[in-house]
Amino acid sequence: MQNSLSNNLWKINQQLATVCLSHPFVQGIADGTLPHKSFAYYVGQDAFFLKAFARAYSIAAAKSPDWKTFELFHALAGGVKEELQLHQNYAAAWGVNLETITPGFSTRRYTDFLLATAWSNNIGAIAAAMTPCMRLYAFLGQQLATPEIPEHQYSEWIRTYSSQDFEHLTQKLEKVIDSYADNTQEAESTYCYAMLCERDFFQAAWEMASVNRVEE
Ligand SMILES: Cc1ncc(CO)c(N)n1
Repeated sequence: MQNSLSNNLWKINQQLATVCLSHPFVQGIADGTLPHKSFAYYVGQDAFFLKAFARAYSIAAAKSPDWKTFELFHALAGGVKEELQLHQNYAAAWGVNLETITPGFSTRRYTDFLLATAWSNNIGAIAAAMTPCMRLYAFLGQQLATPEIPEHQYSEWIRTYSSQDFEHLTQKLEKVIDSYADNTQEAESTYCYAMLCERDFFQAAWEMASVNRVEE
């Protein structure tokens, strides 16, 4: 919806969305040239991230004032479980052991923020913290799938996030913002903080390709 709070929050963060789209990590996925080392690190970190993300959805489910919203968050957590299955497949293909992942700095900062928000806020604020993750990836997926999904080693990533399923889940979460979040400075800064975490998540994975970081 054009004038909705969720749409306004997204529009305010257009510049950050563009920064993510043109980030060398994302462009490397777009044209298939992203170094394996970088993608392998990302897959491991993302599996850790997604587990926290699913837990945050479940906390939101428990806090939901009505059953319909409970079911929605439960379904969203189910969507993350499917995404994690995809990561299991990637991990097997890319030689990453998901059982022994330790979170890097940017990963931990993002998951700590999400879980702290989930435990201490209402579902409107929780949705404001969690929507950038969905809307940004839907945006990136759809951009990278235009005019068509390229065929290379990262096609599956683009297919997942450009899918109608992912767009639908994103819109459902945005509706929670529109129904339950207050249009405040806090909602805006929460949304923006998550966008910054997203950018740094790509940056950390990108640096993996060139620098030997302590997390390695
Ligand atoms: C860090 C991050 N943000 C968003 C998504 C999309 O679910 C993801 N898999 N990982």
